[in-house]
Amino acid sequence: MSLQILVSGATGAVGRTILEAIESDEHLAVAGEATRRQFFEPDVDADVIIDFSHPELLERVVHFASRRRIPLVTGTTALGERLQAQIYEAAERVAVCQAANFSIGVNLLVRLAYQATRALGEDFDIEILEAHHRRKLDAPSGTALWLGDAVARARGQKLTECAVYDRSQHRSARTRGEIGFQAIRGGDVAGEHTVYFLADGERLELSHRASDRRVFARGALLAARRIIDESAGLIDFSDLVLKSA
Ligand SMILES: NC(=O)C1=CN([C@@H]2O[C@H](COP(=O)(O)OP(=O)(O)OC[C@H]3O[C@@H](n4cnc5c(N)ncnc54)[C@H](OP(=O)(O)O)[C@@H]3O)[C@@H](O)[C@H]2O)C=CC1
Ligand SMILES: O=C(O)C1=N[C@H](C(=O)O)C[C@H](O)C1
Repeated sequence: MSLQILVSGATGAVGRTILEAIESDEHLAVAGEATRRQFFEPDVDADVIIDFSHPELLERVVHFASRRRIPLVTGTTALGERLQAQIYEAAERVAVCQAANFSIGVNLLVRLAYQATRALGEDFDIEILEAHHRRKLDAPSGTALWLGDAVARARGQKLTECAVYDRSQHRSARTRGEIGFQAIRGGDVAGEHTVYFLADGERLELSHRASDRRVFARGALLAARRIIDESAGLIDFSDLVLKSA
C-alpha cells in the first residue's frame, strides 16, 4: 500500500517539486491537490497532508486536517499570530510537523547558532543575512526569524524586543544586544542563511546554502512518513532528523 498524500500548494515551486518526488516513488501516491483555485474534495481519503503554500490556503488546510484528523506537515512561512494559534489548536487533535525549513543543514544550523551565541557571549554582535529568489513574498524569511529566535533565547532575550529590521529610518549607532536582519531578493536563489557573530578584530560566520528545492521536498516527505503513526501533538522536525549531539 502506498502512502496517500494530499499536497497543498501543488502549483507552487515547492509543491511541484513534492509532486515530482511522489511520482518517482512507488510507495507514495497523490490523494489530492489544493491551490488558490481548487481545494481537497470533502470525501477525499488520505494518510497525511503536506503544505507549502500561503497563509490563506493554509488556514483552510489546518481546519480540514483538524476536522478530518489527518496528520499535517507544513512549511508555509509568515503565518501571523492568529493562524499560528490555530495550528497549535489543531495539534491538540492531530499530529502536526511544522518547520520554517525542512533541510537537515538548516535544522543543525539553528542548534549551532544557539550554541555559538551561548559560547561567545554578548561582546559579539549578531546579524542575520538571508537571500532568496525574486518571487518570495515574505521578508525576512521564516528561517531567518527562527535563527533570530534561537540566538535571542540563547541570550535570555525576546526576539520582539531586540530585532532590528530596518536601519534606514534612524541615524544612530548599533546598540548592544541588537539582532539585525537583512534580506536579499533576486534570481532563482533557493535559500541562503548566514548568522554573523561580529566582535572587535574577528568575525565568525555560520552559513547554509540550499541549491535545490528537492532538499525541502525530501525533508517534508520524511516528516510525512514519520508522523502518520504519531498521536496528536507538535512533532519537532529537528528531533526527527538530527542525531543527538
Ligand atoms: N519550510 C520550508 O522548508 C520551506 C518553506 N517554504 C515556504 O513555502 C511557501 C510556498 O513557497 P513556494 O512554493 O516558493 O511558493 P509559490 O508562490 O511558488 O507557491 C504558492 C502556492 O500557494 C498558493 N497560493 C498563493 N497565494 C494564495 C492565496 N492567496 N490563497 C490561496 N493559495 C495561494 C499558490 O496557488 P496558485 O498557483 O493557485 O496561485 C501555490 O500553489 C512559502 O511560504 C515559503 O516561504 C518554501 C521553501 C521551503
Ligand atoms: O520561500 C522560500 O523559497 C523559502 N522559504 C523558507 C523560509 O522563509 O525560510 C525556507 C527556505 O529558505 C526557502
